[in-house]
Amino acid sequence: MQVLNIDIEGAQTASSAGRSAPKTHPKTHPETHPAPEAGLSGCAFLLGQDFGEITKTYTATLAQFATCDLTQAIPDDGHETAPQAGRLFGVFPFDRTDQGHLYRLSPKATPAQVAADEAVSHSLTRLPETQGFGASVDAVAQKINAGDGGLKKVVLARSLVYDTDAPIDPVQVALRLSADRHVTSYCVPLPGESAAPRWLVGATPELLLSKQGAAIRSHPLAGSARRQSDASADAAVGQALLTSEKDNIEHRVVVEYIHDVLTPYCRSLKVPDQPQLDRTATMWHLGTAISGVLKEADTPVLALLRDLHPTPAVAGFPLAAALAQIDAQEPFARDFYAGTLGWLDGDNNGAWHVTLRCAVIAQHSAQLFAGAGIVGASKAADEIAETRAKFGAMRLALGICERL
Ligand SMILES: C=C(O[C@H]1C=CC=C(C(=O)O)[C@@H]1O)C(=O)O
Repeated sequence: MQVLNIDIEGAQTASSAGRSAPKTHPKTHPETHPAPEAGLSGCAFLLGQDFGEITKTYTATLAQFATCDLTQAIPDDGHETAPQAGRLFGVFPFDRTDQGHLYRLSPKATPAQVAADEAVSHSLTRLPETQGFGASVDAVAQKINAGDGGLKKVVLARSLVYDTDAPIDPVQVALRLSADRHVTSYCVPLPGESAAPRWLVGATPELLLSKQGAAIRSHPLAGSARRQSDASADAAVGQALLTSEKDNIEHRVVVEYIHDVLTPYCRSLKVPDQPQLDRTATMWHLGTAISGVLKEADTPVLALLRDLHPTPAVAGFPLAAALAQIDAQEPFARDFYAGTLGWLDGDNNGAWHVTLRCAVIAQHSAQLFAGAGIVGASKAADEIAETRAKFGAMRLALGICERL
């Protein structure tokens, strides 16, 4: 096993906020191209109930971390009672060949929540324009129907960039998002070239993988519908989702993929035949509660993540063909959107979520991301509406309320 020698304070060099800029995929190797210090020490970090200040940043790819001996990096504060004692927190991008970060935290009391301004003044850029996204959906659905390259599913995303008059407080946005008890909210500083960090802020409903001893769990989501304010209309929309053939196809692809990746690691693996209905405050989803027992309890959680990420809940199937479509159709870099974030400890345990329903916030701008799984039966108008609904929670937390 490789010894951890990638102790680089905030090493990401080539990342940008995405925007209309060329797609940038930093692929610098940490040992050959050490990057400048990005000064994340002292920055706030929030994941669910855990809040703290960053004291150290380690940077490498998921595959590199998965084969590193992380014992020197994991804080030896087992005597502490704070939930984050003895843990490293981390975030990895969508592209598994790009670098992610593991952070050590010093615990802090969570700040008080402040309400969003009701009408934040802003300008909006859509990437791509709504019609362009619809055209991509149609083009990909056609390829799937033609059986092109065995393509079964592609998750296509679009992005909204808001430039605001007033500065945005990323921690406050995350705290507002945490009012929904069905999601895990987060606020993660990202190293970059400028003095002020960019922040990845969001509230994810999807558990990629948790591991405690030999016990593992995954709760993939795929198949979505917007929640309704009227209770009976809301229940009807949920039931329609549960029986929708198109959404069940979209969902099954993800469940089968996770089953196939985890099976070689497991002594037993329970995968329900049918999905259940899961909810957030704004969305219904099809979800499947997968649980298993590992053959080897000391399998590092990062080794499992390295093999799982990205699942067809955010990429598609088969993976290489889906990634090629994403690259061809999306006019922005996903960077950390649709990646994974979570924590690990010295006993190889951890809990990692899919980085969804998020924005990259930099002072006066917020770039939001939302995607939808495309299968042969997908219709452009429905996928536009689904992604619009998925932007809802973040727009509300930012105080941006006009209809899209
Ligand atoms: C890709 C996203 O959602 C995924 C998770 C839940 C439901 C999904 C869907 O119905 O397409 C997506 O697979 C996103 O929110 O950006």
